[in-house]
Amino acid sequence: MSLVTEAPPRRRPNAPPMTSEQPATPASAPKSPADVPAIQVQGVDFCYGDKQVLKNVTLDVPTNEVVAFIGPSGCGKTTLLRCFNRMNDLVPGARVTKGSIIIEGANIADRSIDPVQLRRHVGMVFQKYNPFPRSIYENVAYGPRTLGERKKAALDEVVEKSLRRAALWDEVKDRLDDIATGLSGGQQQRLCIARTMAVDPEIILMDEPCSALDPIATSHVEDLIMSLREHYTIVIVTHNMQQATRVSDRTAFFYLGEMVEYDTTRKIFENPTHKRTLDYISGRFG
Ligand SMILES: Nc1ncnc2c1ncn2[C@@H]1O[C@H](COP(=O)(O)OP(=O)(O)OP(=O)(O)O)[C@@H](O)[C@H]1O
Repeated sequence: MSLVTEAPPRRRPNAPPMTSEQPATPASAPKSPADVPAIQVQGVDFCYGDKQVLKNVTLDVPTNEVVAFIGPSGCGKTTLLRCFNRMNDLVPGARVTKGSIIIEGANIADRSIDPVQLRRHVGMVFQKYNPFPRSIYENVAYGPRTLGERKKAALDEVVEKSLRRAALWDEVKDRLDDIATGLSGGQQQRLCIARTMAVDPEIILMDEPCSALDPIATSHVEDLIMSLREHYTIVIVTHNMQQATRVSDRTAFFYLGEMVEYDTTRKIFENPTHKRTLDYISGRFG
């Protein structure tokens, strides 16, 4: 069964398949064009039971960019984010009722897509940092170990690489066996980002990743987000307008389940097309 439904795959050559079957694209296949978006949302409606919370949303998330979702509480930002790794599958009655979401060239609703594999490709960082009550090392090694990596040297390597990418290595390298929950809040959130990166995703979803952090820890995580775009495509939900302007390349503004406007972050914040966007970013509601 083909992984590809509507566009050529845009994946790292060594990325594991999202299907539970063999990869559809042979290793020798030509590389896909760089301009294929990492995520394509095409006319998506979404409902919790009878309640429709997303209406005809269409947007592309370009590869290796940071895209921010903004909008007043309850407008559907988190719901859309959670569609990208099918986390909403876990909510009874929750479903996409129209449209499609294409990731790396595959329609993620396709029966051949394994949600567990999908979540390896599309990692998630939550609002409240949630390390396991185990050592710093074990938190990062957990994912690769679950995927079958048993060699100590390989695990050591992935732990160091992930902690370095999360800009945490220098702060924890001498205490990797300490319990993770003893770190500061900002360090715990960066540890959770390292844990996400340890299974080598291509896309990282962040749901208000700094809302539980103080300004200094927030600034560390924002610096990290900006540095990560070199390796990952990132979608971030934020209520913090300054944060959206600092970290994102593009911003989508949502209101009552509709995407009102999507453009470069500079355009959205300096010269939005829609009055409702202007009213929101200037604090007139929300
Ligand atoms: N599990 C659920 N069951 C039923 N309705 C839900 C569920 N989760 C969210 N909703 C509803 O869907 C709508 C969109 O919620 P969502 O969390 O996506 O909005 P949001 O824009 O992320 O809000 P916030 O900024 O407050 O996090 C809201 O009306 C919310 O009450």
